[in-house]
Amino acid sequence: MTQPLSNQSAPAKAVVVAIDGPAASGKGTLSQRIAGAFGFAHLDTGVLYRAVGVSVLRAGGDPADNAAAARAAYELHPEHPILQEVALRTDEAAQAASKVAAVPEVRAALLDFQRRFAAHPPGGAPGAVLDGRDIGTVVCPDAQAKLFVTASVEVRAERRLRELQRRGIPAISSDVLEDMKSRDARDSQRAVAPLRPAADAFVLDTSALDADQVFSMAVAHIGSKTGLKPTA
Ligand SMILES: Nc1ncnc2c1ncn2[C@@H]1O[C@H](COP(=O)(O)OP(=O)(O)O)[C@@H](O)[C@H]1O
Ligand SMILES: Nc1ccn([C@@H]2O[C@H](COP(=O)(O)OP(=O)(O)O)[C@@H](O)[C@H]2O)c(=O)n1
Repeated sequence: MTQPLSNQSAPAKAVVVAIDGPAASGKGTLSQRIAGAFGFAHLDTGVLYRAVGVSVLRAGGDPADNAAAARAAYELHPEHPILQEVALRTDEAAQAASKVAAVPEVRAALLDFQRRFAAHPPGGAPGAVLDGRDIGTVVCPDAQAKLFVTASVEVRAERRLRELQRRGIPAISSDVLEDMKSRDARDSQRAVAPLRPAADAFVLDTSALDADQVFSMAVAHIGSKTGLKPTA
């Protein structure tokens, strides 16, 4: 009879929750609450694309220029101070983000960092929640639970407008709505990793749901997929 080499078991594989959806659908709000409730680490992947877009603008470049966008993506690293800047929240940053996000080299450059975060969540957390556009389809296709959070474009624009006003960032209602529509179109129609629900995602339309209702439904779905219950 063969003896086991060691009685130490391998470290448990991190649980991954993928949360995708269009702009201002409530991905970030939900992801933070899920991460807090299950003791998981959270990565807002949109921040990475926003940082690349803003870096290109600051260097005087055009976010739609593949070479400039790819250069900025390769220079981004997890400790880069730009990742903490409030300037990433503006409409201008969002527009630049969705332009660099269509560049295949940019997506490839950011992929490793996202996958490492999912496989080895910081702080030894037992799991990770990643939110973005392509988490369930491309970044973590094996995620144990996948949610696709959406809402009507008018509801999302209204939510984003109120958020910008709360943050003290000047914004005009019609501009915010236009930003949502143009990003929805660019994000859904690009050739690489377009915005769409994974075949096995739970699609949650939050147009008429408050954040608490969305959270409860997400917890129930994650529980049904992983057997886990919130710890906090
Ligand atoms: N279900 C909800 N009902 C109402 N407002 C919401 C809901 N979910 C999120 N919000 C608010 O909408 C805005 C955008 O949410 P956020 O989580 O940042 O979206 P995303 O990460 O998808 O861009 C925030 O101000 C947030 O507080
Ligand atoms: N995983 C991701 C995350 C963001 N993005 C891009 O980055 C832009 C900004 O993403 P975000 O999540 O910060 O945007 P909001 O939903 O917060 O408005 C999006 O419009 C996408 O073009 C992406 O392509 N893939």
